[in-house]
Amino acid sequence: MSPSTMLPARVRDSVDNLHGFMLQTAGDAPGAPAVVEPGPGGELTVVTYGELRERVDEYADALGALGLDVGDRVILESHTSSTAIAVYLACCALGLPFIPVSPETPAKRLLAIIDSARPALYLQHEDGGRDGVPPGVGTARFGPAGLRVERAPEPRARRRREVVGTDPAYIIFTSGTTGRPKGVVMSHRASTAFFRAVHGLGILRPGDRVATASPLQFDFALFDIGITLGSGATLLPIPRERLRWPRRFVGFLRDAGATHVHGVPSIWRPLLRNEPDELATLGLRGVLFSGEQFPMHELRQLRSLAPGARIINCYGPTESMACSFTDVPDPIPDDLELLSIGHAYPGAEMMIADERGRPIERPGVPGEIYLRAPALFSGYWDDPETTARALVRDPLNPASGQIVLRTGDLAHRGPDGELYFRARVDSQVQIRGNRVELTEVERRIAEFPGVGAAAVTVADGGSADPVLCAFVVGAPGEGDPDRMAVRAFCAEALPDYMVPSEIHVVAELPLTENGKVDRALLASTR
Ligand SMILES: Nc1ncnc2c1ncn2[C@@H]1O[C@H](COS(=O)(=O)NC(=O)C[C@H](N)c2ccccc2)[C@@H](O)[C@H]1O
Repeated sequence: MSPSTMLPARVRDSVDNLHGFMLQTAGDAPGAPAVVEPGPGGELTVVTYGELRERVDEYADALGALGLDVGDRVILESHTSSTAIAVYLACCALGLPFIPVSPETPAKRLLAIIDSARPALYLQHEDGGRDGVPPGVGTARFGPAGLRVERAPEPRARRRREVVGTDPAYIIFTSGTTGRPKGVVMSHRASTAFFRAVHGLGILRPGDRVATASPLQFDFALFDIGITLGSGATLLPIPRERLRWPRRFVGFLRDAGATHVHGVPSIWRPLLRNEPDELATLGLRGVLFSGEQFPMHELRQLRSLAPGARIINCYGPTESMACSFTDVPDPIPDDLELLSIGHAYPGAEMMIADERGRPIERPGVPGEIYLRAPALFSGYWDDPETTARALVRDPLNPASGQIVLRTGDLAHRGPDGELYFRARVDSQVQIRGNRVELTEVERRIAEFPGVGAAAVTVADGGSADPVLCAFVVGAPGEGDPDRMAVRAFCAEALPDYMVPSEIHVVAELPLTENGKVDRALLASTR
């Protein structure tokens, strides 16, 4: 890095910064492959850790020359790539909070994020198609040739020279339920503390090749980047268009020599349905999933197609990046209905408490998950009220001033002391005065032979009780499930107020841009 952007040595060495954490392999083994991705002609190219560090330094010099201050936000519109990672790490080195957005982000939503975050700079790829970035925001394009500034950021006073560990490293804007985007602010110290703790679980090692399926604006992608580079392994960003074509998806995994695949459960549905035999020949060593429950029927199928692979159920909200990493049993017991989310990663602890914050120790009794950990988010961007509801005093020891995270998730403790995820607190509904967890109905339907996956929503029943609507997808190779049989199957095990009034057979479940089942869309398309 040139002197103009060199952080004072004492800062870089002493402070926990994601830049130093993710580039340590560039020092130990600069020739090791960091990223493998399609080149301009589509052929797979390798970017080594040494080359990545050079790219980071180039971008840091170019960004440093724009006169931005520590804390000024930079929005990057990109898919996951070595260039996007280089921009991300350059922002980290300069203390510029990094806000990833996807090229698929609708203009209206992007403008809402810009309006909230008031970024200094908007960066997109050389041939990105975004225009209409409001005045007052600098714009630039990046590519293998470096950074090209189109509109310089507004001049500003530079008040800070040091990047400190509690400074924001990134801000992930999630689609808050109110429609106003919610910015989850994560500091360098929280993020590096998280990765250092998770590193001890031995999920990855140098030589592993991790195919990552999440879009950059989802913190699952930032997790994959951090855990892969932090382990000296190699990241294989799956081209977005390949995710929709099972044969090309498997082809990419094979050509890139993937040993691990990380993604939400839904990335597997088309593969399990259309290319099970191809999948079985890949010899995957590891699968890590997160974001929502993996339908048991599909998980059993994946388990059988990846014998010996370590399958990890990773649970946690963006506000802590994750809470726990639990191995899926091999084999999966026939009578297993609920996956464990185990115990928190080393150096963190999950507890469950009732609505008044009183701890629940009795097995089987549901309560809200609280997380005690050094790796908690700093708060929601520009939203102290919502922050105060999530970052609360430790209910067991309020006098201490220790802040813990209320996850908004319900779980119960099993006889083995492990936690079992049940539902989002806000996904419970009252039906005829009874509390219903939609995920419990989904699990029952997903057990019906011939059902691949199910989603249950409530449609507004007007003045009457909300109406339970189920959407089911047939299992691979099976025809459409018989709706009346599904309903009868529910009635055998669930109280009548939990039996869906409507059952719709659909070819596939709609997904959000992060790949989760889009329940809001289902509820509106009744
Ligand atoms: N393994 C699960 N079983 C069941 N419900 C789940 C699970 N993982 C989340 N969830 C749900 O999804 C919510 C979090 O949603 S989120 O904020 O968009 N974040 C994510 O989904 C990804 C998460 N931050 C992450 C990123 C990278 C690595 C691991 C984990 C949780 O609060 C749970 O309700």
